[in-house]
Amino acid sequence: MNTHAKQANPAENPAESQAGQRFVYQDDELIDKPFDWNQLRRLFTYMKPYRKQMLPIIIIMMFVGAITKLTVPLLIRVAIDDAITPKNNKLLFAIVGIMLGVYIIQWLANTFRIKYTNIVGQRVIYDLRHDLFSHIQKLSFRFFDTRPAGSVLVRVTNYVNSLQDLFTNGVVNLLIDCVQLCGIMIILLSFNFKLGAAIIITVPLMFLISTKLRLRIRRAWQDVTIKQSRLNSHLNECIQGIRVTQAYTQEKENIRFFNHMNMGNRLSWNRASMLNQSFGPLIEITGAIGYCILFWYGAHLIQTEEITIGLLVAFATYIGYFWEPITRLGQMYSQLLVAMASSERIFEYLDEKPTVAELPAAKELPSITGHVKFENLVFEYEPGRPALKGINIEAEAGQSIALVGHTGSGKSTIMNLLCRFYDPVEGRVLIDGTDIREVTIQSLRSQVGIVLQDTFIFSGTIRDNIRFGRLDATDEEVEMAAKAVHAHDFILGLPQGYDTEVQERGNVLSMGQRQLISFARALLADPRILILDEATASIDTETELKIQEALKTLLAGRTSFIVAHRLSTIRGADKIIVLDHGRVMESGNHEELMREQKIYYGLIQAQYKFLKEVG
Ligand SMILES: Nc1ncnc2c1ncn2[C@@H]1O[C@H](COP(=O)(O)OP(=O)(O)OP(=O)(O)O)[C@@H](O)[C@H]1O
Repeated sequence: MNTHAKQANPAENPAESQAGQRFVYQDDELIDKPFDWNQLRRLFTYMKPYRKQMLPIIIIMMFVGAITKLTVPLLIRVAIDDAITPKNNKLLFAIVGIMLGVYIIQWLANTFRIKYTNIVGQRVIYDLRHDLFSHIQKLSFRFFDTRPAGSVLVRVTNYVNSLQDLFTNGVVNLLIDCVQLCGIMIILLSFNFKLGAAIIITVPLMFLISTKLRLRIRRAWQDVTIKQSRLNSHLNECIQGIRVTQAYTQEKENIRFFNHMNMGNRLSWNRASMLNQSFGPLIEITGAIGYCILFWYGAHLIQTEEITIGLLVAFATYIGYFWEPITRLGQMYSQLLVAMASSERIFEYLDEKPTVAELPAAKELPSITGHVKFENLVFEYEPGRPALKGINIEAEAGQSIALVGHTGSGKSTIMNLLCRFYDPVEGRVLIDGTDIREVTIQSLRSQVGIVLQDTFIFSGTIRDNIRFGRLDATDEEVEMAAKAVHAHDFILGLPQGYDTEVQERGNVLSMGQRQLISFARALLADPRILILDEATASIDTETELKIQEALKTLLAGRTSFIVAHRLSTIRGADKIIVLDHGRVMESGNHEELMREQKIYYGLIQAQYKFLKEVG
């Protein structure tokens, strides 16, 4: 397999170089390999569950439809040669009656076939989308670090949708066309071998054309999927960052870049569909050659009385049928290429393994007391750039540990390792003496609560958002949690209280309110270990005092890790860990560190000076 990552390279296109100065997207890999039968086989395994119930009906209906269609020219031949020419009206009447019956059967067969293929197709699409979404839910942080959200969105929506045609019409049409094609060839050759062979000789011409165009069409469709993915990434980023965009009045710049991407998308579609369309006319020309052969050679055979006029007309009708499936096979081939390009991208994500994987022998972490030990932790997000360089921290059960240090010193990273969002490169994290890699992720995370810097509010009611901490919590428990963190009053002040609907990211709530909600959520989960990652950063002083009080209750009896920039909030911590460039520089309580007059002392002094200056 020859794969290479392709980036939006501004140098390739001057317009892009101007518009693309701000945005650079890592494109999907351009997968460049011959038609992958294994992949097609894998795609079709999604039809397996329906193999016994609906597929037999579809196949029977398909055969009935194809056979009835092939019967009509036979009837035409009999009508011309045995009824019209000898003026046998009785026979003609009977043939017309039979033809009518054949058409009705054909219509019924097609109706049922379409109905069931639609059902199977929709179910396959549902199953595939379900698998992809469930799989993505389980992937580790490292996966999301390197993929724009848009590239995930486009897979679950557009790429899965683009398989719809293949599963609803494509596969069955392919079978029908193959049956029809073989049937016609057999009929033509058995009616008159010489004339049949002379016409069928044009078939290799069609396959020659298709092979020539095949690779170009495939590349063109891959390019379309890449452009769509890029467009989605940009769209997603623009919507997420709309506030910053408007604050810096960068709308025009965004529109310019979007237009440019939109244009790229349009052009790649145009190119791909033009290549597609070139298939049709080429096949029509080959079809015309077939007719020329038929009438030229056919007329000769009629003169030598080798064939009848009825047979010539039947041949002409069959040729009409003959080119129809070939044209459709050409279209089907492009459809298959689109499906291949999309499924490559889908399977690429389905094959991603979570980097934080559970051991097959992982056991349940029993109810913990909350003793935590970080032992010689080394970690890097990217190879060669260590974010942690040998961390040793120990927290007794029930202790509160504060992590301080300059931005980028590794505070959040340590917490990420405690939750096992990532695994360390070296060293281990022990909870109650057990390496957290030996236990199930669910049993670990259910006992470690976290309030992240970026508090995420889901669309739903306030009550649902708090209940996210523990889905089986009663309404009373939800309200008790909210009361404990002083969120109850502001919630009651909202139009529908706890039943107020908030949109994704909680846009109707202030930053402080969002944090209070996430506090209540964490409290409801009632974890033995609680991580507060700069959770108090955007709460005003009055609320902060309330929170401090609530936190005392919240933290009582739990091991807690507090990552905070505002040093005033962590004075009472049992242990303060000072980090710098991924190393522990100091450790002790507030008084001890102040006496040492080193980094922590310096940080306190700096903050004090700053507060005095701004105050
Ligand atoms: N997802 C990531 N991918 C790559 N590097 C990362 C990622 N997250 C953090 N880093 C890097 O790891 C280092 C430690 O980051 P970390 O977020 O732990 O710092 P922090 O002390 O919590 O900073 P802050 O106080 O600003 O939140 C930084 O150099 C940062 O650039």
